[in-house]
Formats: sequence, structure tokens, C-alpha cells
Amino acid sequence: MSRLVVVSNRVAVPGESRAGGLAVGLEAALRTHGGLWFGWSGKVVREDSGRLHEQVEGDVRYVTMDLDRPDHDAYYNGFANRTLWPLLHSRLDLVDYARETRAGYRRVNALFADKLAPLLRDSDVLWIHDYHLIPLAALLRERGVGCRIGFFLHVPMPSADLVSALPEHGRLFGTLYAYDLVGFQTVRDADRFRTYARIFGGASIEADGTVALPGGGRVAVGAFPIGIDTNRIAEQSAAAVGKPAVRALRESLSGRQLAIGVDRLDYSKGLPERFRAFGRYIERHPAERGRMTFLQIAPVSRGDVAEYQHLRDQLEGIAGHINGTHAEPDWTPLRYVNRNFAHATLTGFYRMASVGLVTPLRDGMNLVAKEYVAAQDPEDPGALVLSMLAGAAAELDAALLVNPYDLDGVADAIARASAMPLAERRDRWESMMRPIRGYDIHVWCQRFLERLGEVSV
Ligand SMILES: O=P(O)(O)OC[C@H]1O[C@H](O[C@H]2O[C@H](CO)[C@@H](O)[C@H](O)[C@H]2O)[C@H](O)[C@@H](O)[C@@H]1O
Ligand SMILES: O=c1ccn([C@@H]2O[C@H](COP(=O)(O)OP(=O)(O)O)[C@@H](O)[C@H]2O)c(=O)[nH]1
Repeated sequence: MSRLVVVSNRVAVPGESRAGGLAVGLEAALRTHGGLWFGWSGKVVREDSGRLHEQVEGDVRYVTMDLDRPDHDAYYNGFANRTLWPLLHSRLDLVDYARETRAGYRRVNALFADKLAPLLRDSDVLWIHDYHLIPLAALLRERGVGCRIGFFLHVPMPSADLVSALPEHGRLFGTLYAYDLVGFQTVRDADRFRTYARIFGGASIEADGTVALPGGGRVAVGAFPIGIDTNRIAEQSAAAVGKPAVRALRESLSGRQLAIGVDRLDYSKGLPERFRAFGRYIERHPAERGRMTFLQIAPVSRGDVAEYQHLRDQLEGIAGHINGTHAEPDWTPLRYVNRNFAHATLTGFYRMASVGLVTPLRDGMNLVAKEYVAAQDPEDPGALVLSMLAGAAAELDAALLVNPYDLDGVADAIARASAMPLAERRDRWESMMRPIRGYDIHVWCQRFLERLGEVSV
């Protein structure tokens, strides 16, 4: 059997817990498969990017690479998170383009290729992840790497018109044609990529969706919605009831209902809109006043990037305003916590919450939506309010789907979720659990790798 080599910017090395769906998902996939996981070490060093660290646990070998400050600033804080991230989340207003950071992104991708190429064998199957590493396959091919290479984009693929706003977009997005298989979260993302390849790459699309390029190259394309470790989350959440943090939260509620949101502090997650919608819920449903507490967990993310600092300031203002306007001496409507929690604790929080609030403005998938559902008590499940603009909405259409920009609509969905009869909650929960059980993280991994194995190279 071929060895699996996974490459991603973020690596969940043993002992490190960091929020982010990619790391959570790949950790589960590699635990079952074994293989090599290569990526950034998470360390920014004084000088000389490229020092490698190695660690082995079970069947997984982790090789990670340090980056120095200029490389990290240009590649991660710069081009990846100030240019590509907003572009791919349809926030052209936030795109900051600079030739310097673009050069840094390419330089760091070339460094990944230099360090990784010697570790590879022709019999390996290589799986590269996300927008940080789009050109990596092309750079590895230049270094003589001949194994099968697949790519998975965890974030949305926007329309060709939007992508074309990026200067010299073809030089970057054209490197996707160096992969044998390119995977997306949803059918619509995959279709948008095909349209892009048709318009800007002169490609034709074959009956099975493969992109055929004028020069003779072919790229298989598919939708592989990422899943969660469903059984593990269900077990963890049932066991979490006795955890001190979970018990303390329950006691602090004094019998009130809990609504929960869990997101990295990121502008794509629609947190200002969600906070305002919760304020609107209190105003539009006065009879419910004081019956629900909303807990928003939002660990700080990409804190060196200006837009993220601004968001943090903005949220502090809105949270203060909502509590200042609506709180009572014995009720704080909104609890806003900037801490990262261990997965096992989070699942206990999810299970306690009768309402899950997942309202991103744009999201590749959103694993929290699936985790919230999987963590529920099947006898008395909570209700999920879910943005129709999250990738997860394609599978979880039995959630209360909302447009996150429609604050009154979100407010009314919160009221409906909190009053939903048990029979309806059970029906909706069963419907949502079908794809969550049937297409879990193991199936996701298996389907992608099967497809990559079938592609003729
Ligand atoms: O690595 P960070 O900069 O700290 O950010 C965390 C991750 O955020 C993004 O996650 C995406 O992947 C999830 C799993 O497929 C998906 O559910 C979510 O919608 C995406 O936003 C990012 O794409 C990852 O690369 C980051 O590691
Ligand atoms: O305090 C926290 C907050 C989030 N997460 C995890 O981070 C992931 C977030 O993934 P999602 O796909 O929802 O969004 P992303 O952050 O990747 O954009 C989920 O598995 C969460 O359980 C966590 O472990 N601790």
C-alpha cells in the first residue's frame, strides 16, 4: 500500500490543541491511516526559515518547519490571510494586495518544496491542503517529484469574476492544473472551479467533470464535503457531563436555556451580525426575556493581522452594548469568551445548549455545525440555526437555515429554535445525523484517496 503524505500549513502535532477545522479533520484522518504529516511548525524564529523538527507518534511521523519573521509575515499574515482569505470569502473590500507578500508566498512555497521533495518516494500518495499551498504541486514537479498529488481546498471557491480581481490570478490559480485531483467542499465550489478553468484556462469539461486543458493536461475535480469524527464526538459529549467545566456552566445558568456559538475570531464567521441578531431576538420577543443565555466562544485567531484586531475591538463594543442595554442584575444575556477550549470540553457545552448558532457570512464547511448536532442527546436534541452561506448547509438542510445578513430572520429563528417541540427537534436531528454519520471524517478521507488512486496519471 502507498504511504500517505499530508501537507498543510497547520499541523496538529501531538500535545498541541489549536482551534481550526483543518487540523481537527486531518488529525482524525491520519490517526486511522498512518503516514507523514508535513507543515509549518507554528514557530516564528529569529532567522533562517526552514529548520525541520521531527516527531513520531503511533503510525504518524510529523515533520514541521520553522519560518522566520519576514517569511511568516509575507506568507501567512500577508498573502495567505490578507489577500487570499478575503478574496476566497468574497470580501474584496478587505483584499490587500502587495507584490512583496505575493513574492514571499511563493518563496515559502518553494521552501516547502525544497524541504519536502527529498522526503518523498514515487510510490507515495501526496495530499496537499488549502490556500496557503496552491502552487506546491507545480513546485514539486519542477523538483522531479513524480507521485500522485491531490489538493483539497477547505475554503470556498468563489466565482471566476471574483477571482479575476486578483492581479495575475492565472499565474496562481493556473498552478492548480498541476494536481491530479482537486477537491472542494461542495458541488457548487467544484462547478465554480470548472467554470474558472473554462473561461481563463481555455479548458473543456469532460462528462465526468474532469478539466481537460488545451495543452493536453487533465485534472480530476470533485466535491468531498469534510466530515467529523462522529462516533468519537457523540461518545465524548455523553462523557463530558461530569467534567468540572461543564458542570460549572450548567450551574451558572440557573435553569435558563443556553444558546452556543463557537468560532475562531474571524470576520468570515459573522459575529457582529450574530451578536446584533441576538439583541434583536430579545427586542422582538419580549415574552422570552431572561429565558436564554447566549455563550459565544471565540478564540483569538490571526491576531497579527489588522482586520482581525479591528474585529476584536468591534465585538467588545457590541457585546458591551447588548449587555448594557438588556442585562438584569441577575441575568447577563451574552457571555463572550476569547479562550480556546479542548474539544472534549466543547462537546459537553454543545450538548447542554438547546440552540446552536452557526451563522457565518461565508464558510468553506464549518465543522462546528456538524459537531453541535453530533454532540446532542438523541432523546432531547437541541436545534441548529445555520447560515445558508456555510458549506455545511448543503448537507444540513434540516437545520433552521437563515441568511446571516437578515438580522430579524436570525432573531426569529432563535425564538423558533428555543420553542421547538420535542418531536420536531427529533425529526430534524435524525435528518441531520444521516449525512453526519454516513459521510464522516473517515469516509471523507477514504473517498478522496480512492478517487486520487483511480485518476490515470
Ligand atoms: O490555521 P489558522 O490560520 O489558525 O486557521 C484555522 C483554519 O481555518 C480554516 O478552516 C477551514 O477548514 C475547515 C475544515 O475543512 C472548514 O470547515 C472551514 O470552513 C474552513 O474555514 C482554514 O481553511 C484552515 O487552513 C486553517 O487551518
Ligand atoms: O475553542 C475552540 C474553538 C474551536 N475548536 C475547534 O475548531 C474547529 C473549527 O472548525 P470550523 O470548520 O468550524 O472552522 P474553521 O476555524 O476551520 O474556519 C472545530 O473542530 C472546533 O471544535 C476547538 O477545538 N476549540
